[in-house]
Amino acid sequence: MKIAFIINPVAGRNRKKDIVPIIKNKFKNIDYKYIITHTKDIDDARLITMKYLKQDYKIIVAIGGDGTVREVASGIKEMNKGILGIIPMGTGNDLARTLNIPLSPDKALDRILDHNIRNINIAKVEQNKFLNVASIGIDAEIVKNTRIFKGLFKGKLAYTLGVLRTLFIFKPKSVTIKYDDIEKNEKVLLVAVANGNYYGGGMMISPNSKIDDNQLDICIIKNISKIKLLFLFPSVYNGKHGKYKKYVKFISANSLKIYSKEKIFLNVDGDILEKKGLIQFDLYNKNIKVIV
Ligand SMILES: Nc1ncnc2c1ncn2[C@@H]1O[C@H](COP(=O)(O)OP(=O)(O)OP(=O)(O)O)[C@@H](O)[C@H]1O
Repeated sequence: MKIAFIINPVAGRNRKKDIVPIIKNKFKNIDYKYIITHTKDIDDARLITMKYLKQDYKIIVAIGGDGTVREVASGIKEMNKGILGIIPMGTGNDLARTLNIPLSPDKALDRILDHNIRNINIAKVEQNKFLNVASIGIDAEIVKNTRIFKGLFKGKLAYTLGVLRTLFIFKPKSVTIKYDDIEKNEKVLLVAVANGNYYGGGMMISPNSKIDDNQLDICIIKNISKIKLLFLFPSVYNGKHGKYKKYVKFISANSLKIYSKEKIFLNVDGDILEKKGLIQFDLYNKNIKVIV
């Protein structure tokens, strides 16, 4: 068995120093061929993945956050072979949470060696694939506004300022939502289209999602006052926001279309795109094998 470990040295909060000795120690008495590489830039993990798959490495382990996992997964999809492994060392690690992969690197490495494989869905919005969640509305704007402050302040402060700025300037979105034979005009706070359960570093936006059920799970939160939002927002962390039945609706569908006359921000697993008009969400026609 040949395993490649790809470490993103800039992911998370500086824990990666410790992982190389952990890997070396674990493999002392195991007869696997393995290689450890560090990424040097954005998208490097995808290119390295493809290089090792060409050299017949079978398992490619992403060591980093959801961005690193997504790049390794893209390489695997492009080559149409290989198994994804995850050692969560990012900031959010939302896919690892959905898959119940331990957040401790040592325990996550044991899972890789246990080799228990799950076939999971890949979702897409337009041409962009995602494993966790794509969304429009206040959450996408928080991601966008947090980026503005990230250059100036560290982690939590940048996020807090991003939330405050968003609360101050956010306007509800008037959109048309279409799924199955249903078409609705709604004024929404957000629409989250989920493949996994979590986004934003542990917010359980879609508690009912199953990542291998060939369905998208959609959470629609209607426009509510900012005071009510202050009560609802904390409940998303433990997936209890469904109790606010008047404002929160969950749907399962194979695909979903959102139409917006105005320009809106679209969050795709933490990347922000600007969109206007029709946005289509689907499942990608192939799954990916992941060690869980
Ligand atoms: N050597 C590098 N230098 C700069 N950026 C890199 C490097 N290697 C990878 N990246 C980029 O770092 C970004 C962040 O990585 P990642 O998402 O894994 O970590 P994170 O943001 O801390 O975690 P999460 O997404 O789980 O919150 C990715 O977009 C990736 O392309």
